[in-house]
Amino acid sequence: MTTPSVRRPGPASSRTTPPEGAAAPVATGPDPRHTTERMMDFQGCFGCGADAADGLRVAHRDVTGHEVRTEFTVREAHQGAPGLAHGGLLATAMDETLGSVAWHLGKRCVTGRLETDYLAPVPVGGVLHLRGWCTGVHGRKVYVEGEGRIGGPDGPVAIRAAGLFVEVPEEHFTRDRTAEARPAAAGAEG
Ligand SMILES: CCCCCCCCCCCCCCCC(=O)SCCNC(=O)CCNC(=O)[C@H](O)C(C)(C)COP(=O)(O)OP(=O)(O)OC[C@H]1O[C@@H](n2cnc3c(N)ncnc32)[C@H](O)[C@@H]1OP(=O)(O)O
Repeated sequence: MTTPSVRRPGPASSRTTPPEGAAAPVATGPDPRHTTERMMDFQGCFGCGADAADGLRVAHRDVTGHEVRTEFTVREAHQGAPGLAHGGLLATAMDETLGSVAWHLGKRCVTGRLETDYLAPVPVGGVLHLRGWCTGVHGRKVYVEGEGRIGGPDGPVAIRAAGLFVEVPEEHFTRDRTAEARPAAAGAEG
């Protein structure tokens, strides 16, 4: 008896598929006006920063048009099950890659939605080769898809993703949010 194959429609849902009338991406490169003094040379990013001790240190390798290529070397600190990468961290590496696509379109963006499909486990010590590309732009919304392959750019696909990135004003990164982060006062309704 043959087992019917599982239908995998891919990660892109209606919320990460460009709507009718979306524009084709135009790669202009990151806009230097979008970098604040605090963000300039910031190395604390969990995704790519050199100062984030157990961070992913996703290495940005290449940009061609609106396609970005990165690499993520899975270390012991990134384990979920013994010897295997944690799925949430693979999604983070993908977030880093897809987000970078949006920035290379000259847009100051944050992740609004990220969808992932996991197709194969990624071993500790393995290198995940990630690729992201833009599928369309609609108003403030940037639609991006990507995949991660094990061992090399032509290796087996381990993860696929689709994301929606939303353009934000500079204030998104500069606003003081410390008061919002404090626990609500005891007895306060909310
Ligand atoms: C020189 C420079 C060097 C640069 C060097 C380059 C490398 C640089 C690499 C960076 C790579 C970073 C990669 C990590 C990026 C993070 O990890 S960012 C951190 C995680 N994300 C966040 O914290 C975002 C938190 N969320 C928010 O702040 C707000 O919800 C948002 C996303 C800004 C949207 O809020 P808003 O501005 O009030 O806008 P809103 O009207 O709600 O939404 C705008 C549109 O988006 C849609 N939308 C929003 N959210 C969703 C959703 N979840 N699903 C579907 N639709 C949505 C809305 O429906 C709306 O659509 P339209 O009505 O326009 O058709």
